[in-house]
Amino acid sequence: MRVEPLTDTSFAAFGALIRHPGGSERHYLPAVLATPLPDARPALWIHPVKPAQWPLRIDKLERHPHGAQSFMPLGSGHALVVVCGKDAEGMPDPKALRAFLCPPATGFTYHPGVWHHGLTSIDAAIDFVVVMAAHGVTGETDWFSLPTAITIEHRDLP
Ligand SMILES: NC(=O)N[C@@H](O)C(=O)O
Repeated sequence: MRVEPLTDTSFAAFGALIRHPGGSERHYLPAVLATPLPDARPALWIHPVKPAQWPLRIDKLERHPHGAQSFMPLGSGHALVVVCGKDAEGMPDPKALRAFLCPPATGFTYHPGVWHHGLTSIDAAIDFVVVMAAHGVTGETDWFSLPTAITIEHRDLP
């Protein structure tokens, strides 16, 4: 499947990009802690992201219905962000799978409930700071196995 450049517009249905627009003003990121739960609190951890083994096999998706989840790289390198649109029942629609190439020094936020594949990198292992609106009870993550795995080849990159 084709891998698209990650831009504010192309990713808008799934989340938002994290990068400073320039200047010295604070640039708040309201999407980062979006949650439908009044008692959610921010959780933060470091997520080591492994480089993709090509072809990359996409067979399992996850979502976090109760809070947004954001990733900000601690190093440089390109990450591969794979998300999936939903069917009428809110489950992943394999025809709506999208893959994006995240440029270096750019983070991103998944909106609450967005189906996504575990983050992989293109170049080398990258540590990401993860911030998630969490409430610490069960149901933080839903999993879905795709009926047919989808593969991404290195040649599919933009
Ligand atoms: N996306 C990813 O790599 N993992 C996260 O969704 C997570 O919950 O750790």
